[in-house]
Order: sequence, then structure tokens, then C-alpha cells
Amino acid sequence: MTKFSELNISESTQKALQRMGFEEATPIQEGTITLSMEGKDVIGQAQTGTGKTAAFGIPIIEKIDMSNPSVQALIIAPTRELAIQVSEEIYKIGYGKRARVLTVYGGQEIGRQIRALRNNPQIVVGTPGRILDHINRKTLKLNNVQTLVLDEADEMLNMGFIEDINTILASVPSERQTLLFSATMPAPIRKIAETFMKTPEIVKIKSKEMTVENIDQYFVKSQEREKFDILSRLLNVHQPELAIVFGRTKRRVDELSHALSIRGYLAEGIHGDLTQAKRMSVLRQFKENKIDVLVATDVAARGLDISGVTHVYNFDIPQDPESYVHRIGRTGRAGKSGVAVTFVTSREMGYLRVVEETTKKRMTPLQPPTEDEALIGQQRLAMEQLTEVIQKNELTDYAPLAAELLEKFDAQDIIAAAIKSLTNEPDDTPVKITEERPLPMRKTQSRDRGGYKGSRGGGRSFGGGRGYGGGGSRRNNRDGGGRRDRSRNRNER
Ligand SMILES: Nc1ncnc2c1ncn2[C@@H]1O[C@H](COP(=O)(O)OP(=O)(O)OP(=O)(O)O)[C@@H](O)[C@H]1O
Ligand SMILES: [Mg+2]
Repeated sequence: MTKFSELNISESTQKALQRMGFEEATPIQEGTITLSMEGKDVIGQAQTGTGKTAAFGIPIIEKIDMSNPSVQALIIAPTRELAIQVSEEIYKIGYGKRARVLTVYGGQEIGRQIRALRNNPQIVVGTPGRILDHINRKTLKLNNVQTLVLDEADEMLNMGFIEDINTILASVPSERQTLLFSATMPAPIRKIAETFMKTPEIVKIKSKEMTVENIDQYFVKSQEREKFDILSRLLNVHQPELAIVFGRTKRRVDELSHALSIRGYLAEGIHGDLTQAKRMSVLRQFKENKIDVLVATDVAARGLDISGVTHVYNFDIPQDPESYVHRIGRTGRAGKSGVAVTFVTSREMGYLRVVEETTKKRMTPLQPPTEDEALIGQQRLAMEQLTEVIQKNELTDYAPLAAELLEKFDAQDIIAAAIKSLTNEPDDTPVKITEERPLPMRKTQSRDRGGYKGSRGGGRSFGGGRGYGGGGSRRNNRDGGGRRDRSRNRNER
């Protein structure tokens, strides 16, 4: 482990990193920061949640010339949420230096962005569509850009941003430095690198597995129509602090979040059809623990760094192994532990095997809890809640009421009643979940998806670790609304 002080980083940035609680550089940071500071083009590939943002954020902050008011670094990210998250992290790294960072993305009023661009930000973070829009309007001038970053390059390809990226890359001075970061490195990304980068240094954090080892990975084999009940029971037994449930389509996300709300969970969905304001508010509520279960499409949750996500449920198995890696990477971040559960129908078992081949890790079969087991889980939780209240020792005001009850009833009955009323008993309120067509049959076969060979292995980058449990699902009643289908269209325009 390398300390940031050994990486030739300025005092002010070291202080900022300290404030952020970063003590040592993660392997990808250790491997790329010096190269980037020397001005080299760098391709960085490392597992999810291992600090790729700061890996490019630190050199950018170090290189910003504060006396120069023009845009010196441009960072392209695939989604609005990600752009905001990257900006926030860079702003924190640049706290000591007071570098000016601006985020631009679709859905936000362009006039406001144009005014903000006139205030001479030195770092601009944005989504491809909106950046291009500003370039075309000549409201974003890139002639002084020294560093260009493509974050989550694989996802930008998936979302069909390739042409936009090409145009943007062509608008930035060619003597710039280009940095490209990604958790996975499929062939088309390497192609971009060959076309747009100058003899890039490739830093691939060697790991036996693509997924971090502190995520326990399970699968549940079940029929499509049983999935929802099993999910509810799992939630009751696992008692996640924060959970993300992935659905394949937008309709799926709407139906699931609605159904979970009906069954008493604090759940909300996010996907690309929701307004920017709605997506932001859902994410904020999730981060602030006002929502326990976030239901999302792949695209909406890609790259999001939300600390404290203890469980990821793939309600629908993802079609590509890369999506699987990204999805479960929402937990087990920054050295913490996590649990991932993937639902799979018998027709889809081939997909599970392809995922396992790619990640080089077997998932453990999970026997879904029975209704009784789920009930016991809830009862235990109720007991824990009572114990907690007793331990807080603030019961004086309630003593007379307790005495009154004790005069009328048996002590054991009173306690049993208290536990019962705190228990979420199995809830079979009918919910509507439209059956998804299973993915087309696929035979298990060895596929070289290019780039992964020899890059697996699970060294954790930084310590920590947390148990899960506790928490508890609160009740609410909310409406999910019904929306149209299909994800993966271009959300950013
Ligand atoms: N050196 C460090 N020490 C401690 N925590 C760190 C360090 N570097 C990054 N982190 C924290 O680790 C978390 C994950 O980092 P980040 O979001 O950059 O991961 P990532 O590699 O980009 O993941 P993904 O592939 O999912 O986008 C963040 O909360 C970040 O603040
Ligand atoms: Mg990232």
C-alpha cells in the first residue's frame, strides 16, 4: 500500500484526501496517478468500487493552473447521476486548491448552464449529448483542454454514444492527454483507445476475478411467477440496510417498486424515463436512508457510488456478464462486504453459466426461505427492536401503563402481543407483476469476450468490512405509476 505522500502530490491535495478519509492509494490509483501526472495517456482497468474516480481526479486537480481561467479538463461520463457524482468527488479533491468544477447534462436548463460556463470553470464534467450541444453552440470552448477523460467507457459504448464521443474527441486539441477508465474492457473500447490515444500506458489491476471477493454471490432458481414472493421473503430474512433490486425493463422497475411499496417496503424506482428531478430526489432519499430499496434498470444505476448498499438483487438475470459485474459492484464498495442474489429461471441457466465463466467465480445456490422462515426473521427483528428500546432505558414515562396492563394480563401474553404488533407478518396483498419473457435459450459455451484473460483475482484494495443485518423495513404507501417499456435507449438527450 502506498501513501499519497509518496506519490508526489501537493500538500493541499493531500489534506483534501485526508478530509475525505482516504489514507492510502488503492492499486489503480497507485498504478495510474504518477503516469497521468507525467502527462501520459493512460488506460485504467480495475474492478468496480476500487477508486477509479480519484485515480483520474487527483492528477487533474494537481495539473490545473489556477491562474488560467479556461477549461483545462473535460470529463465525459455516461449518465447524469454519474457526472454529478464524479464532479462532487473532484470538487472534494480540489477543495484546497479551490478549482472550479461544473457539471453539464441533459435535462437541466441549458440557459443556466451557459451562464455557468461563462464563470470560467476549469473542469467540466458532463454527459456526451449535452457536451456536444455546448460545443455546437460555442458555449463550451475546448481549445485549452489538456486532459480529457472517458469514464465508464464501456457503458458509453453500450448507450450508443460512440459518434458523440468521436465528435467531441475531434473538437479537443490533439496535443491533449487522454485518460480512459473502465471496469470492463471489451474489444470496441480497445479500438477507441487505438484510434484516439497516443501509445497509452495500460494499467490493469491484476485480479483473478472480475468481481471483488467480499461480495457473497448467490443464485436462486425459481419460476418467473414465484420471483416476487421469494424476493419479499428474502428481504424479510436479509433485512438489508440498503438494497438495490435490478429489473430488466422500465416497466419492470415501475411494477416492482409499486409492488414492494404495497407490501410495506420503502421502495422507489429509477430509470431513464423519469424526469431528472425525480431521479435526483429518489437517489437523494436512498442516500439519506429514507428509502430502503432502490429498484433500477442497469443504465440508471451504472457506476453509482452509494455507500452502505448491503444487498443487490438481480430480479432478472442480466443479459451480459458485464452488466452483472457492474450491477453487483454497487455493493461491496471500498472494502465493505456485500451480498448479491440473482434470480434465474430454468430456461436462463445458460446465462448464469456464462456469467460464472466470465467472472471466474461460482455462485452459491440459495434455497429460498419458506414463508415460516421469513416469519421467524420478522419476529426476531421485532425482538431486537424491543431489546434496543429496553437498553435505551427511557421507559419511566411508560411504567404506569405497563403496571396497568400487568394488573389485567399475564406478563408473557403482554410481551407476545408487543412482539406480534411489531412483526411484519407475511403479507399476501395481491400485486401485479407482468411476466417478462425469459431471455432466449442459450447454450453454455466458452466465449472469449476479449480482454479479461489473465485479469482476474480478488485482492481487496482497502480494508474495512461491515456486517449486515439490523435495519428493518419500514412501512409506507406510495405509487409507482405506469410507464413505458425498454431501457437502454439514449437517456441523456
Ligand atoms: N484511496 C481511497 N481510500 C479510501 N476510499 C477510497 C479511496 N479511493 C476511493 N475511495 C472511495 O471508494 C468508493 C468507490 O470509488 P469509485 O466510485 O471511484 O469506484 P470506481 O472504481 O469508479 O467504481 P465503478 O467501476 O463502479 O465506477 C468511493 O466512495 C470513494 O470515495
Ligand atoms: Mg466509476
